[in-house]
Amino acid sequence: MEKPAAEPEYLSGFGNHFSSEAVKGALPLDQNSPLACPCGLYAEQISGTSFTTPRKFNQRSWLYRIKPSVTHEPFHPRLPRHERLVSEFNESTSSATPTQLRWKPVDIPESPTDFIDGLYTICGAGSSFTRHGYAIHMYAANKSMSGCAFCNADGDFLAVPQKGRLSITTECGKLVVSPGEIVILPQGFRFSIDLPDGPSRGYVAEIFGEHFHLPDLGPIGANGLAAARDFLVPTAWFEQASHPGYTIVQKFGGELFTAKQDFSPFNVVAWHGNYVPCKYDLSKFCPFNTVLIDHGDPSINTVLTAPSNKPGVALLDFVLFSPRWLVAEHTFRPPYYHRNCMSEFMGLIYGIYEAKADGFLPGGASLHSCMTPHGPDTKTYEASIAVGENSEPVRLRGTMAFMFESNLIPRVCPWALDSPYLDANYYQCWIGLRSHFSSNNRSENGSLDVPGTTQVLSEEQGIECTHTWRHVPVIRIRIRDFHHGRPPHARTRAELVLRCLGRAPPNRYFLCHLSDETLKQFVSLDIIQKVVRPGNTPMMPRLYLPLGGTKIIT
Ligand SMILES: O=C(O)Cc1cc(O)ccc1O
Ligand SMILES: [Fe+2]
Repeated sequence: MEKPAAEPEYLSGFGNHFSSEAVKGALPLDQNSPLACPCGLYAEQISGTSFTTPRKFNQRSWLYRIKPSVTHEPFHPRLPRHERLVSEFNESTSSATPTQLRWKPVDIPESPTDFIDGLYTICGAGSSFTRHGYAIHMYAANKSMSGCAFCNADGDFLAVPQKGRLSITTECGKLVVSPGEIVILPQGFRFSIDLPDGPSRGYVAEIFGEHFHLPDLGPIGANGLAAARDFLVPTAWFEQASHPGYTIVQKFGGELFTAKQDFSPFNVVAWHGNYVPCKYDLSKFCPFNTVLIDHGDPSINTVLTAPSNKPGVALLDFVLFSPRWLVAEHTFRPPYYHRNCMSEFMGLIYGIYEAKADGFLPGGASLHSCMTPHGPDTKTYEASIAVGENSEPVRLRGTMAFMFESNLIPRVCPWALDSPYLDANYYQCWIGLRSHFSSNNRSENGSLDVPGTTQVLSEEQGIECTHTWRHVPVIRIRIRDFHHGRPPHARTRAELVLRCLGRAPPNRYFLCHLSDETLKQFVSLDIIQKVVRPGNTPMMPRLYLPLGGTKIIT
């Protein structure tokens, strides 16, 4: 059941000092803590950094509320225990594995499950107690939180809804966050999440002891990537009615505690400061990329970064793979094969990710830890090579993938490793990658490009299927150069052995000019991948032949 969630009003900016009042005059103007605050409110500070953090990084807000947040009964462990939240990653909570991991999207639970109960940790590193590290969680829920607010004492949440909107009431006001948007819920803020669309699913990165910043732009200049003004911050909103039995659920060291109070924690009538929740619409991201050759490192797509204490090394980057033009020439356009000293957790909000033709589904996830090799699957590799040198600019549409990338090596929670959604065959997506090596491949671009004076000739019209190699037909083609109908030039005779993958996209192309008759032979053998009759070569059609594993026998 889809309920409209009215868009609240927002303030705009990232890292600003904001002010908001739901009642005119409720915000003290000349000082933070007057003896008597306007409207009889209590002043309360929430610090997001130590008091002495340098001004440039210091974050705090002042909340003016009907009753201070301390007005509650003692905390007790929440029962039954939440079994799947972790904030300290060690041998007793999680394990280390270099294996490439991928998960299918989880089903939405059938039993009533709110955001708190639907949240579960996948992996992480470090500890919320030592204020260094992170946790990556996912959630699947179907029910709004009711009569309770969540407060995370451990770290900041960056939530990425993939299915269903989150209608979030915070102490600073309301945010409605749709799939395709992200939300930051800083450490210590109380919030309650309604699910106006019912079934909801998404990802959460939690960082300990740090906050997200906009990345420096370096040589990009003053504009580009995520713009500060596209971040939206709530405006003050409060509820006054008494609320007996209201529960604060506090995550503290990965454990949940509850405390009762008789009023809503959303009783902040006015506030000001730079420590605030905010949301960001990922479609506003202004991507930069290569415009000539090669594939840029994904750091160019950093939306937000949480630094470590080493310059240029992130505790956790939030990196986006959004719709854009791919224009690089003479370039393998998908992500390169790589091993990274950083660790990469990926999620897909919608569409298809450019490195995975199959198996990486919206709502699913993958984890490639420190130095674990990964890259495009076989299908993606073959399809990219099949496009060949003359690839036109391509518009990537309808896709939104992201990466949480960290310097700290994640340990994985047992339920994530034992999950029925774990894709046990993930490694298979690379197993089909075959050798294209040829020591005789003399052309500088790795393909043999024979100009228009070559024709396929042989006793058997040039083609002979001699045997198979690993279930792939090996086709023998005799090629002789000829010059405008004159007899073949004896010295340049060559015989190629081509390995063809049936209908699968070929990896390399041999370009030659053929008569229509020879062409028909190739078509009937089903090895033609692409035939082009360019307008400027009226004489003969061009035939692109797969040239994987070519051996030239002279
Ligand atoms: O592994 C991935 O798919 C993420 C990624 C994308 C890219 O374009 C380059 C490097 C990289 O790690
Ligand atoms: Fe990667």
